[in-house]
Amino acid sequence: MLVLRNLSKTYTPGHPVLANLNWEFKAGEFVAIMGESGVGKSTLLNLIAGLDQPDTTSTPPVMLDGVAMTALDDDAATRLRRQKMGFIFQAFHVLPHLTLHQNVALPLLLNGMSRERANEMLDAVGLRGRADDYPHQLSGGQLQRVAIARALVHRPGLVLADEPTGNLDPETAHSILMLLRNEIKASGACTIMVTHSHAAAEMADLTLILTKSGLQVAKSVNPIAQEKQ
Ligand SMILES: Nc1ncnc2c1ncn2[C@@H]1O[C@H](COP(=O)(O)OP(=O)(O)OP(=O)(O)O)[C@@H](O)[C@H]1O
Repeated sequence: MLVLRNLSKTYTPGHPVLANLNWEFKAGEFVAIMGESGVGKSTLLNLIAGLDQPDTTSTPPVMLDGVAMTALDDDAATRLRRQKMGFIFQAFHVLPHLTLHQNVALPLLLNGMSRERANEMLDAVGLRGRADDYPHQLSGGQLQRVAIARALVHRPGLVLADEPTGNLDPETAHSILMLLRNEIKASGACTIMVTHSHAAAEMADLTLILTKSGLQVAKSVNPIAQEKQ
């Protein structure tokens, strides 16, 4: 569903951050990406999302469901992102002036879809009855639940998560990751999660390590993920 071919990104000429990355992500797969600080994990997610432009290559470096992301103009890229992607990123944080229902319904509104599923998703993430509350009334873990509900509400084929449990205590982090895993498995979305946490990566089907030489498999199947299937 998502194919990377010779994906490169250079900010400073002669010093590429990413050089010739190749990978094929499959529908329904939950993949964790780990790697040293500064190796380019967030850059990779931004390139996949079309929020940043890769270096020019002869073949399309990012293909999503057969569409070359780099061939799209800004409007088309925005539309594709809205329809096909869900984000659990700091940059797309829960909006403080909207209620929880309005936050979760936002992708539905932007895609011209019925807002009914927003309540369903709030129920699914354990926030039934909190629809009219505002983000400041929630704990960090509850806010991440809202972010997960919003990322999945419009049934995107691809979910991108950057450190989704970065500032949560281990117990809350575990329950959030279980929830994320259950929800993406129910929806069949391919999920790519960047994390420094081994405990978080163990919830994924597959862990990839990003190094200067590219993406490599850390473990073919993570034991926790296998147990939960
Ligand atoms: N907009 C930019 N302009 C110039 N350099 C950048 C830009 N964005 C990122 N970089 C550089 O690219 C490299 C990779 O950054 P990136 O944030 O992708 O790493 P990371 O693996 O996600 O790091 P961390 O684990 O610390 O979050 C770093 O050297 C960073 O300074």
